[in-house]
Amino acid sequence: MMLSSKNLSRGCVQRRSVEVAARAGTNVRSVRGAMPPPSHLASTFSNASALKGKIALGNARMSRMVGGGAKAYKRVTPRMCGIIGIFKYEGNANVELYEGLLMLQHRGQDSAGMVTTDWSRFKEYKENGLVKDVFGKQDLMDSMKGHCGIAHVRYPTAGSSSAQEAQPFFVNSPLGIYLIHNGNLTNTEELRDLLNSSRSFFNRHLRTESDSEVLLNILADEVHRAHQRCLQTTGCDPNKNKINFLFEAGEMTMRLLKGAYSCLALVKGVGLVAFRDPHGIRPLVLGKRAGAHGDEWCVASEDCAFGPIGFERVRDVQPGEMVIITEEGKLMSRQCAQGTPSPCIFEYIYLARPDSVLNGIPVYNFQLKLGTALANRIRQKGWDVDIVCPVPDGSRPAAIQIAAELGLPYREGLVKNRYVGRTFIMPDQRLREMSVRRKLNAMPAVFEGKSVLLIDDSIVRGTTMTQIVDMVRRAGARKVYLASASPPVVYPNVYGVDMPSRKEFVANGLTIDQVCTLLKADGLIYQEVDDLMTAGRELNPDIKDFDASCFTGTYVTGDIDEAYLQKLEMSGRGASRRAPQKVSLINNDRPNAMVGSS
Ligand SMILES: O=P(O)(O)OC[C@H]1O[C@H](OP(=O)(O)OP(=O)(O)O)[C@H](O)[C@@H]1O
Ligand SMILES: NC(=O)CC[C@H](N)C(=O)O
Ligand SMILES: [Mg+2]
Repeated sequence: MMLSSKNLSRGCVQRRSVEVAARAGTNVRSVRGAMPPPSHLASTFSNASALKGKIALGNARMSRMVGGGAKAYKRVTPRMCGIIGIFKYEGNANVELYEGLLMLQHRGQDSAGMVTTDWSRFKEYKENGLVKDVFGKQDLMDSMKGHCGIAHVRYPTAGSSSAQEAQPFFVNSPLGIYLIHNGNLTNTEELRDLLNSSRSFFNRHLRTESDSEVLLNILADEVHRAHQRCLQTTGCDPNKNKINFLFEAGEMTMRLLKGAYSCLALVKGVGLVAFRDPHGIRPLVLGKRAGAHGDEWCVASEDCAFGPIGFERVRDVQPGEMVIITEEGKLMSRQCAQGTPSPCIFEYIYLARPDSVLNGIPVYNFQLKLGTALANRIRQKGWDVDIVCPVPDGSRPAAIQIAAELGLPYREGLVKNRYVGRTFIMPDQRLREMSVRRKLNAMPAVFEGKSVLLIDDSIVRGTTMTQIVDMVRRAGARKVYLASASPPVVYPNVYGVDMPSRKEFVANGLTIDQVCTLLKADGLIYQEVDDLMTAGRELNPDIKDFDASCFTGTYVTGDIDEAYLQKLEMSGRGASRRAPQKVSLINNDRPNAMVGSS
């Protein structure tokens, strides 16, 4: 079938306007001024030899990604962390935390951790591995007693992936605080210095490289300072002011921290504490259910966690807000910093589950809108497409919509092995090379003789697409066109998605035409940034701005410049923290369990 277009533009060449990538805003700083825009934003390459050189460079990059060299990289798709906390009045929270955490497994697969309490004793366990491998043991679960608790799945963005840096983190004083964190701080080193300075009288001793441990210690330091202020105030009884200490500490902490943080904490003498950075970059949702003794509460990264454990969505924790559910079950809240919502748009494209509603925006509806916007642009291409096929799982909603908009058959030609997780960290080269192929299989019955439009939600390092184009051609496809429901990823994510280096991105420094050639496709089209923003704003007009920094280079916290990005890239963070380790589905050993109680 030939797609009609007045303005026919065939093949791989697509030009993106510089304006599309630029974003307005007085309180944001773009790194654009500090470095040249990616070359695909320029109109064309000036000569053929430049193009040849870049493509050669691109091929070298690709061979590293798929494990083609001695110094092969692991295939790692973007991930982050998931958090959940439960308050109930009786029984143990352990099983519900486990079930809820399973619903957040897509957000992090390096480690899982949990702490439960009856507010007199706390029981903690954390270990590398998937939730079912870490907590799927009766004796361990039986020992996790207490009617309240918090739990975490991690994909590291700071420090290493060792079990020591798995979450929760704990400080004994003041009060006794267990904390879990989703996001990434962008001023960790400054905060570390602050903690080591004379400002912090007790000179807090940090044991890891984790930004989350720094965050916890800043919060604890501020609780301590609030306590001291109380002692110096006539009539202030510390024992009656613990909740207030937390709110005050929340205000002070939010002044000090930069970056993204959605956090949950269990604080002895206070309760279950939830707070979110003033931009609300990472999600955090509050849920409720009726219990025999009153309302019971759940706070989680995504509300998809609520369904299986009987909670219903109440609202998002607001950017800059701290919510406390006291040990007695009373919900209290304070706006600790002025909120200027700019949630991460990548949550809606890829990270979050489609059955979640984040910041009032149903993820599924957002992805349908991406499909509609992309279909309008695909139509302009005039490609001769027979079938639309998603790259499972992430791209299904967009692909369904694209097929419907273009009036083309929607076909599932790539069969996914349901026993292979979303992402593997491969322990050796041979397994790395197999990763995409053992996960997805192309069916000749679908592709034989067909001109195929493959849809993916994103093309990051290009590992998935390179292999899939090859598979689909081997399965008999006549032509393979590609559409990405998101724009080219060309800038690092510094807010908790594991995309630290520009060098890893297939689109970095290449025109879209060149990326198309590199992926060996007959055509390639990306979503436009404007369409992305429009989709979000239409679904929640109260949100004027989204963090789309990995597409635009504009970072909503205003503290990221070229020097920061270069330091990040030169730190070798991505490579060093992925030291070979056990993969739970391959090897169920538990080399690094961290267990504790207090
Ligand atoms: O260009 P790349 O570096 O390969 O990364 C992009 C791919 O990674 C993700 O899929 P993933 O398999 O992680 O998850 P999914 O099954 O949920 O789509 C994403 O949906 C893309 O398919
Ligand atoms: N992806 C995340 O949210 C990670 C949280 C924290 N920065 C860590 O590395 O543990
Ligand atoms: Mg995918």
